[in-house]
Amino acid sequence: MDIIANTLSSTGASPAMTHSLLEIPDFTPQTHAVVINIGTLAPEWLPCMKCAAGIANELAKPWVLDPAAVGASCFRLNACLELLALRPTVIRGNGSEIIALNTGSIGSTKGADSLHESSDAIEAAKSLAKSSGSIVAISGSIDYVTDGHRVVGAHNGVQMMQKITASGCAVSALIAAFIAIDPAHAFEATVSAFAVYGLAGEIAMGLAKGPASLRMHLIDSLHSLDEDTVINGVKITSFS
Ligand SMILES: Nc1ncnc2c1ncn2[C@@H]1O[C@H](COP(=O)(O)OP(=O)(O)OP(=O)(O)O)[C@@H](O)[C@H]1O
Ligand SMILES: Cc1ncsc1CCO
Ligand SMILES: [Mg+2]
Repeated sequence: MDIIANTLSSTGASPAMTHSLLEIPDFTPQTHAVVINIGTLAPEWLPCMKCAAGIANELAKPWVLDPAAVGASCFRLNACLELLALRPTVIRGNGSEIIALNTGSIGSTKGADSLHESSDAIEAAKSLAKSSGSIVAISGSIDYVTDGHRVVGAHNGVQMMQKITASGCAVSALIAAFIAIDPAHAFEATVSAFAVYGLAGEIAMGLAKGPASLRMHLIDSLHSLDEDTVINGVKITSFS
């Protein structure tokens, strides 16, 4: 929650973290986008998540699903399948998470970390995008985004970002913030969020001594990015 909220604030978005059923009906209409992240899922949280997704859908607000560690337990997998039925705008996971979600089976993961390269999950992502109707975004050395037909990659980022817990969760939230700015172009917003986040990571790596200082400099560099740096620094290619 810390890194997600600070990633959003430093970029100019306005985060609010909630998981009580008592307030989700009041909170959700105030948002421009919703992120549902199952990182620390407990049974009583699932109805809250479904409630938020349902209200987002009723109000035509975009929402992003982060299926954190979905391949690690049946409880997480079944929760994600219920959330998938509510049709997220974007699903963002690491390679193992996207593969688990697409096959509907657990086991092929290293807990919350990925056993797979992002490229291993491209076909699973395309299939998941077609079956779910969502845009599917895979993080990794190259971040891939697909709607089941197009595949676009963002090449920015540094390997040490994997060593910052919840850096993937943070980019899921950044994707939601970017879509909130331009909901009609959710695919492009998703690719842009990945590229901008990775670029901020590259700049931060120049100042960092390890994962803890990278985390700090990543938030600082997101805050100070300007248009020229972004336009000159993002590396985006189309794969199909
Ligand atoms: N090998 C790599 N090279 C460059 N960037 C990477 C690499 N691996 C991951 N990243 C970047 O690190 C960030 C987190 O991605 P990762 O795939 O580790 O997410 P995750 O496993 O869901 O993380 P978490 O669950 O801790 O939030 C993304 O922005 C991604 O682009
Ligand atoms: C460490 C950890 N545990 C559950 S999810 C997570 C990292 C964010 O996906
Ligand atoms: Mg994750």
